[in-house]
Amino acid sequence: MNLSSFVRHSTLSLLPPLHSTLPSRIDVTENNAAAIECSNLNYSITTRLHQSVPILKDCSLSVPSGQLWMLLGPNGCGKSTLLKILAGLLKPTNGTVYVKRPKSYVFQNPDHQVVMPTVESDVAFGLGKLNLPRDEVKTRVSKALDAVGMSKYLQRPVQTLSGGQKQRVAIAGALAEACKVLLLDELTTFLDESDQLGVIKAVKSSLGNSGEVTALWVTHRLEELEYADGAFYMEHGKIVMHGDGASIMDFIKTQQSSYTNQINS
Ligand SMILES: Nc1ncnc2c1ncn2[C@@H]1O[C@H](COP(=O)(O)OP(=O)(O)OP(=O)(O)O)[C@@H](O)[C@H]1O
Repeated sequence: MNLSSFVRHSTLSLLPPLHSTLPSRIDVTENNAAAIECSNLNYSITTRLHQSVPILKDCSLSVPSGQLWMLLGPNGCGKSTLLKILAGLLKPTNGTVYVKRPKSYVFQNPDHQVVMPTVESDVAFGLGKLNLPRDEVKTRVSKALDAVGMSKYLQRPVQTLSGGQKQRVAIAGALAEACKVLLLDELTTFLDESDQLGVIKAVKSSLGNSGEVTALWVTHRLEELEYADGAFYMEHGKIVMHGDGASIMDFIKTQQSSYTNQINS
């Protein structure tokens, strides 16, 4: 199940559903080449003392349709905040955002979104609102599970799945709803190496070759860059670099060694 379905049935109901009811409150310019695009995005919070604290500063990014891009940066630099703005869960202070729809936000902790008793019922859950014929639901569930390599788990109780398998079921839920954009927030944080690899491969395979599905993946793990078509690196609320995975990896390693040298000097 993805967030758009879940929020209506959980303690997270303060959050708005993602697909259908997002207000068109932000300037939106359709750009066929990009599935995700934002420009000069700022986000500030106001403290109890009525001071404005900037969290995001002039962030601009563009992710081409059909690609997997990653968003990296140190703790607290603003990655999740940016992703939540793209998902429509937070409203930017100013700037423009375009994200192709339907879009889906998948949480870091799989237990927050895989909640139905079986894999089949969980993936099908979000389709309830679409009033589809039974056969269509079955076909969509089966295709989505196939895309994430979970077909043989159809009847499995969800509580018997590993963390990585639950993440793949959550992604399948989004795919079953024909999501065009997956916004994935540190999915592999709680996973061991094999589950981590399984989830990345599932995302890659769900993108397929059609160019229809696009993903933005927030991560701390440098080794995951190998699977990215491109990446953004953030610091202190700003996107300071973007490029292919290898150049972002080199950039981060250089940053890390310069911090280490500073500490040791
Ligand atoms: N509602 C809020 N009130 C106060 N500060 C906030 C709020 N939301 C975010 N922040 C602050 O904004 C900054 C960015 O937070 P965010 O969660 O986006 O960072 P992140 O890069 O995703 O961090 P991490 O890698 O640790 O998950 C942090 O300093 C955080 O404490």
